[in-house]
Amino acid sequence: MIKVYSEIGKLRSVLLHRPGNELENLAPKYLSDLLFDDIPYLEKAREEHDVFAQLLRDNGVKVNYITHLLSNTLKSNELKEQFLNEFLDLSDINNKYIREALKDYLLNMNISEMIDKLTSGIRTNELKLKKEVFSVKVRKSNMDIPFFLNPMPNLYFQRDPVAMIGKGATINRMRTPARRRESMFMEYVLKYNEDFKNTPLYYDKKLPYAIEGGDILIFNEKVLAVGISQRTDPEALEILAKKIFDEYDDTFETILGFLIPAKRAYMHLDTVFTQLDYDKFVVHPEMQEVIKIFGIQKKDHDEYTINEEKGTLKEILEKHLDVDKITLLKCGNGDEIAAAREQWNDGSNTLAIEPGTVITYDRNYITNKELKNAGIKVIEFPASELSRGRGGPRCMSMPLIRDDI
Ligand SMILES: NC(=[NH2+])NCCC[C@H](N)C(=O)O
Repeated sequence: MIKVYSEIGKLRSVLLHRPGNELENLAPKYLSDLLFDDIPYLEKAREEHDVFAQLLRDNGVKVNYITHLLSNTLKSNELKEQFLNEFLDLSDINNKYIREALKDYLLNMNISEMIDKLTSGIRTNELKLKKEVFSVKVRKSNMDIPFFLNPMPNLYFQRDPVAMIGKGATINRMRTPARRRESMFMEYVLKYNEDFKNTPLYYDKKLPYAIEGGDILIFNEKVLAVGISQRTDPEALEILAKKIFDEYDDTFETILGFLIPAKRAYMHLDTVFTQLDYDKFVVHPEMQEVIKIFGIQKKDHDEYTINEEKGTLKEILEKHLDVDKITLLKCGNGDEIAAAREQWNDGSNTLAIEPGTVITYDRNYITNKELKNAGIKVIEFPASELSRGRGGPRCMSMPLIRDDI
């Protein structure tokens, strides 16, 4: 079951990925292609991640690991092979000999080994092909990325590839090839796992427009906010609106498109803006000046109105959340350098586990102090390694069930 009608309702069940060998397959020459700026130290990253997961459990949240859910889903050989075929298609493995060798290799593993291999990546020197392949030979001699299957280092950012909204989910088309295959993992769980099988799907990764979960915020059961950003196209919002308003008739009536600058530091809306409590948000100070907001509002069947929202960010939030006074707390306490530094390390990427209680990285101590001064309960944990992937507690988690607020 999926039930997520807010950003702050008591969190009951969440999706995570524990970082694995995919991080050991990062190397400087192709780091930026794989959307990393630095290489986390795996052992420490795992320790930090385990602390995060334990904090969630200690607060009554069920932690589900995506790789476990997937291996419990791909039980039949038929489904396992179907998954692998699609994975190879998305990885552009079209050469017959390479495909054959990969399939032989992977289908002979048990399902958890296979999933671990797919996430870690498979190097070109790891497999013997039956026949020498010209393209492989050429590429090996001058290869930018020495893999048949690239590693999936961004998998620990479970927020992005599939997003739970209301009673349904979007299977996202990720902006770059580096992350496209990630969406398949939860997609298969939602389609074929007994516990999730009837989940309405509000977006399909085969659609031509990109949308990523870090851009999707759920204000309440009526209003969604979606960043139009480096990672999300406005066309995707139109498709989402149609699905949610008409086809599946979920409770939402308004989708607010937040236009944010298309740059790496801001990549998703949740890197500059997250909700802490009924009436409190943390924002990157620059965002208030740069943002434009367009609303899509449900009208009659198959019809909606579009308007540019007037007023400041605070006023727009007060109107749509139906709260008298919204407080916007500033990342880095508004200091230019502290704000930029702490935002870069995901100071404004908080995960609310109930209204007024959030999980954050301890390194963003200036922002954390500001939140505490405003009466927010802040649960901090160390993340020197996890933060190198440019994502925080919200990016690393995807809520499956929250209590209503
Ligand atoms: N929801 C988020 N802000 N996710 C952050 C993802 C970071 C990841 N390295 C990427 O570039 O895609």
